[in-house]
Amino acid sequence: MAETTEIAEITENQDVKSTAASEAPPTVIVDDLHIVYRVYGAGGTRGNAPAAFRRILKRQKSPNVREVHAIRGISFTAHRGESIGLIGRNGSGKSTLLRAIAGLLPPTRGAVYTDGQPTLLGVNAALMSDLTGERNIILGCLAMGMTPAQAREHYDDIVEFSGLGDFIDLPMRTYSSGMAQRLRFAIAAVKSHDVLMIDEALATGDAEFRRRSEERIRQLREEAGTVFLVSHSLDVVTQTCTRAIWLDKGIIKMDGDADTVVKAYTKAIQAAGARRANRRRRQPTASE
Ligand SMILES: Nc1ncnc2c1ncn2[C@@H]1O[C@H](COP(=O)(O)OP(=O)(O)OP(=O)(O)O)[C@@H](O)[C@H]1O
Repeated sequence: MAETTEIAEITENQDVKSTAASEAPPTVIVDDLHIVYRVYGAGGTRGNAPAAFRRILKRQKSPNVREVHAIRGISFTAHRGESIGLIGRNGSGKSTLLRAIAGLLPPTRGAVYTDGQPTLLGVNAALMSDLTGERNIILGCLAMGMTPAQAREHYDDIVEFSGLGDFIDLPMRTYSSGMAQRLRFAIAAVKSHDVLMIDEALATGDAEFRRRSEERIRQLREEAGTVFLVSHSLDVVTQTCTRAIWLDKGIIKMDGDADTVVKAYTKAIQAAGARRANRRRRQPTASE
């Protein structure tokens, strides 16, 4: 049965594979995880009510449902103090894996065990576009479990970290996507997290903001949390992460120290590029 559970609930001798040679206590255990999306209305005819009713009676699937098997049996263990970069091509399953660890997507098969509350900081983090940056800071702090007094205490630090200046008084819908992302990161980063997950947050900031974010991620790691970072910027991964997991079509292609995995991934991309170029060269053109 699929589940998302606290680590304390699993028995000590459970057989869960880990490639990280870490002695630190585990914070996240992903055990043979499968995530299947069901896409309704995917092609075909729209059908009609009697046909749908017959299908329900016969317990048949709708012919218009397509299944996307995004994560195909992933297992790993993350430890306290690790900063793990998730890398891989578009559609390889990075965001899906983060959302599953955050408990936002129920496993179709397998399980995710977490120690403490994971926080997902992503493009869709729940801030309100009609509210000002100022109101959103308070909202975000309360959503992370702070009291109103604690939220007020952290307010100035968040504004300063975000670097938004006077924009903080304007509604968030007036922000560029980079500015909104900076605010989200600034809110999430003010607190120590057991497990902090960042989906491409650093890609949108300018160089100075990126430097501050990288520094903060290092501190968060030192504060004994675990950080997951999805990024297409391989430089950010090697500079910020101690470990990298390379996903390919929903499975783990490689898991190890960040430099080694990024090097192998870069080599594979270059080799694939060279193969494509060769194929193009071998294809006769219309004029030949
Ligand atoms: N809500 C959804 N419904 C159906 N399929 C989805 C959904 N979200 C993602 N997918 C599919 O799941 C697979 C993995 O997607 P995911 O977004 O996790 O990949 P990713 O590695 O984060 O990609 P990118 O680097 O482009 O952000 C893809 O085939 C994608 O089409």
